[in-house]
Amino acid sequence: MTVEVRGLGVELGGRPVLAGVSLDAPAGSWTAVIGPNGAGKSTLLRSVLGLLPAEGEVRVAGEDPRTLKPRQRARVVAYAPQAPNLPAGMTVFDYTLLGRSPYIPHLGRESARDRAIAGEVLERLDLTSFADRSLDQLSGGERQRVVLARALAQQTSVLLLDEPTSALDIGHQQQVMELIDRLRLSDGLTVVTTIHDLTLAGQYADSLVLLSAGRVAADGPPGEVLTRDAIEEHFDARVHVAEGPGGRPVLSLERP
Ligand SMILES: Nc1ncnc2c1ncn2[C@@H]1O[C@H](COP(=O)(O)OP(=O)(O)OP(=O)(O)O)[C@@H](O)[C@H]1O
Repeated sequence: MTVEVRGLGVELGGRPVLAGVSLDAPAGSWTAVIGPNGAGKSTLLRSVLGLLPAEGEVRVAGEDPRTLKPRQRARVVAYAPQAPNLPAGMTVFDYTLLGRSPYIPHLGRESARDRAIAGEVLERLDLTSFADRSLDQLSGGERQRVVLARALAQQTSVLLLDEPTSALDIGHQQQVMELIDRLRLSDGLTVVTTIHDLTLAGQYADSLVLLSAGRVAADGPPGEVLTRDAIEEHFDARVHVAEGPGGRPVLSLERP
């Protein structure tokens, strides 16, 4: 397994937020972590990275990221947080180039290759025309793609993405999901993403993990996890589940 989590438990503010969470993501797979607001999805990603204290076992590409120095960790796993603090005044290009910092020697400068990688990533995300724009002059969706650009510039074999499409229009949602999928297929990337759009999750992920109140309520292929009953029980929503392309589930809301 490239990402392996066993019995993960996290307490925040004296309250258990995750308990007994396990997850297995084989090399080259796409796992989507779904669940209602407050279920613990972001906490799961952050504790896998070691950004929060957690009990239990975590292995990412054979290493426990919690024991690695930030620079070492950034060569193993890239993380795109949901709402990062972006340094005001920095350009889109320079921010993307930060993704190359784990490869730049201390007191050294970025190489021509680092700049070329940053440029390529921006091009793939439709951001070339924004390269010289300051981060505080972007729309929410543009900002979200820039955060993904920085993560992709790290060129790690594992990507952890927190809600990568939440601020994107439908065209950019498709573009970002397709890009991640192409990278997964061409470079064997292992992707773990939280995502609210259940149909999108079902279209792209091999496997879903449904978190509810800090525990794994269900996991497995999209067709097994995205059932009408499970959505009603854990999201308190009435949906119709139809069979979509490739037999994958497509959900639509049913008005009561
Ligand atoms: N620093 C903190 N101290 C106390 N409780 C916290 C802290 N951070 C998060 N929580 C709580 O932990 C729970 C899980 O939060 P988390 O952000 O992981 O949920 P989520 O599933 O990602 O939610 P959403 O879908 O709304 O983004 C929530 O109930 C939240 O209020």
